Amino acid sequence: MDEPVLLTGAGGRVGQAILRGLGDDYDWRLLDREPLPAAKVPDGVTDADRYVADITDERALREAVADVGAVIHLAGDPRKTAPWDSVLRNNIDGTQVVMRAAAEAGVEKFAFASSNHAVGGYETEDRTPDLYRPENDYRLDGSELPRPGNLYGVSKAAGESLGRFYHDEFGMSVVCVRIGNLTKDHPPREYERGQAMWLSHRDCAHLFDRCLRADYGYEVVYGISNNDRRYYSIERAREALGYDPADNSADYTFEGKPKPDRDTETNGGRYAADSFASDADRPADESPAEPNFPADPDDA
Ligand SMILES: NC(=O)C1=CN([C@@H]2O[C@H](COP(=O)(O)OP(=O)(O)OC[C@H]3O[C@@H](n4cnc5c(N)ncnc54)[C@H](O)[C@@H]3O)[C@@H](O)[C@H]2O)C=CC1
Ligand SMILES: O=C1O[C@H](COP(=O)(O)O)[C@@H](O)[C@H](O)[C@H]1O
Repeated sequence: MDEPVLLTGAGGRVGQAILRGLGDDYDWRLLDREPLPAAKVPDGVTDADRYVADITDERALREAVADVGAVIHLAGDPRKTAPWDSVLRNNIDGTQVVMRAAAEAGVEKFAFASSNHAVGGYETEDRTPDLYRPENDYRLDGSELPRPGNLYGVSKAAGESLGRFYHDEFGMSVVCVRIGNLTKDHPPREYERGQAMWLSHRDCAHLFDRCLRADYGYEVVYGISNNDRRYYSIERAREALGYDPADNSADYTFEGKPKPDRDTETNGGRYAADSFASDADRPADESPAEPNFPADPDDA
């Protein structure tokens, strides 16, 4: 991808995992409604490439998408408990503004951060907790209808439909990534659901790198590492994108400690970068462990 890549929600957990893995590989444009501290910005990204704007601001988005080759759209309210007014504004209206601006500008590829919560309703009482264990063979593969388990999941299903519409109407390549549970350095501790859908930082960077490099039409894939506990199939991500995850939550104990024999070398060592080239003279890493979204649910 020679043209710039716009990353919305750049200051958040997923955005930072992507930038720490791919910071040197693309000509980035970074958009967030919060100004980005230097520690969150890869070398070479100038002030002119940084946009402080709300994704519902149509004019700002038209400016940000001009001449870009691809968009990775992460900005939104990530809380499964988010109130309707917040997901309506940030996740549905905001996503529509970003997708429309990209499609009308002729952007080639669009990667949308959907969620496991778009299909959380399939985790029925009779299926759980066995569903989250290696011996269970129940699978979701991305071809199933959305079945949200909360209003946040509804907003993600709406984003997937918006992507289908903008693909069909404008020919923009769209991939909806139903991200599982991103955590740094180890899977979610003592949490079976989290370990079934863990996405490591390096697999996250690798997956979105594939979204930028592969050719596709409209896809829905699961964004998880190659976890023994998984009940999401990653075959479509492998076939359509060339995704080849390195990590597996089974390489860690339930408490999150690495097992002695786990494979630490993967992807030829790529994406393992956990810092920007010049981190040595930067403020401490501010990659947030918690959502980078206002804690006050009334602050939509
Ligand atoms: N972290 C995870 O495990 C998962 C994340 N996701 C999705 O991935 C995306 C990123 O999630 P995280 O990085 O974890 O969230 P985060 O809360 O850490 O980061 C979101 C970023 O978007 C920005 N933002 C929020 N609303 C905005 C708006 N209206 N205009 C401009 N910027 C706005 C925030 O300032 C923040 O920097 C979200 O769409 C979330 O729903 C989906 C599944 C799992
Ligand atoms: O969409 C998301 O899902 C993950 C995992 O969900 P959880 O209910 O098992 O925590 C969540 O951690 C993340 O914040 C959210 O954006």
